[in-house]
Amino acid sequence: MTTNQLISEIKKKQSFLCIGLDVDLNKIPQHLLKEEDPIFAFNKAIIDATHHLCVAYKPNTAFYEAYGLKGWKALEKTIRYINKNHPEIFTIADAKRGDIGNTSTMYAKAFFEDLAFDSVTVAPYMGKDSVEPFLAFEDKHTILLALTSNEGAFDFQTKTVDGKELYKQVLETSKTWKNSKNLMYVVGATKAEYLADIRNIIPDSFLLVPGVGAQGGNLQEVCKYGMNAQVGLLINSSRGIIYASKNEDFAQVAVTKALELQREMQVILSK
Ligand SMILES: O=C(O)c1cc(=O)[nH]c(=O)n1[C@@H]1O[C@H](COP(=O)(O)O)[C@@H](O)[C@H]1O
Repeated sequence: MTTNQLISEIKKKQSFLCIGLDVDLNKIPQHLLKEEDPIFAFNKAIIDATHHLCVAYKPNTAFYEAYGLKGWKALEKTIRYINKNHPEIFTIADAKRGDIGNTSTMYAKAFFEDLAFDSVTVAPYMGKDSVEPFLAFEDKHTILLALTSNEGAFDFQTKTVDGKELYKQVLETSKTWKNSKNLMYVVGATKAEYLADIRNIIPDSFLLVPGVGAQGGNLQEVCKYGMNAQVGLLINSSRGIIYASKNEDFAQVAVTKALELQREMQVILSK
C-alpha cells in the first residue's frame, strides 16, 4: 500500500486508529478455546466487528511465536483474512527485526513477500546495512523504533552521544539511507512531550504511536504535537480494545472502545 492510499483511507474513515492484535490465550474469552483455532477465531471476530473504525491492524508476532507452529499458522490466517476481505487496511507486522544485511533481507521477505504485510517494525541498533534491505521493497514500509513507550527508552534512546540524543541521531541518520521515503517511525504515546522536537527533524513521516490505553498515553497530547498536514499518525491500542471484555460480548465491547477513539479522532480531524 502506498502512503497516499493510507492517507485517503484515514480521510474516508475519519480515523487514524490501529488496533493491535496481541492475542493471549489466557486473556481471550474462554468459550473460544473450544474452537479449532482459537487465536484466529478471536482475531476474525475482532476484525469483522471493528474494520470500519480503524485504518490499520498490528499483530505483534511475539503473541503468535509463543504458541509455536499453531501460532504462526494463526498469524498467517489472520493476515490472509485481512488482505482478502479488507485490502484497504494497512497491516503492520510488529516483529522488531534487524540484523546483518543478508539476514535482514530474509526477514523482509518473510513479512513483505510470504506474509504480504504492508510494513514491519525494525530496530535501528545495527545501523544502515541492517535497515536498507527492508527499504528496498517498493510500496512496503519500514517502521523504525525511534523513541519507545517503555521506561527502558531512557536507558539508551534519550542519552546524549556527540552532543545529541541518540533517538534524534536515529531520525537524522536514517533520513540519509537509500529509499528512506519508505520509513515510518515508532514514537510511544507516553513520550508526547518529545513530539515537537521529533517533528522538527521528520516533519512529513508517518509515526506509529503505541501506548494509548493500557500504558496511559494521551491521544490529545499526541495529536497536538505530532500531527502534520497529512495527519501523519497511526495511534495503536491493543489491550484497551481487544480485552475490554472477557465475555462472549468481547467483539461488541471492542467496537465500543474503538468507537470512542475514532470519535475523538474525528473531532480532532475536523479542527
Ligand atoms: O512497536 C510497537 O508497536 C511498540 C513500540 C513501543 O514503543 N511500545 C509498544 O507498546 N509497542 C507495541 O505496541 C503494543 C501496545 O499494546 P497495548 O499497551 O496493549 O496497547 C504492543 O504490541 C507493544 O509491543
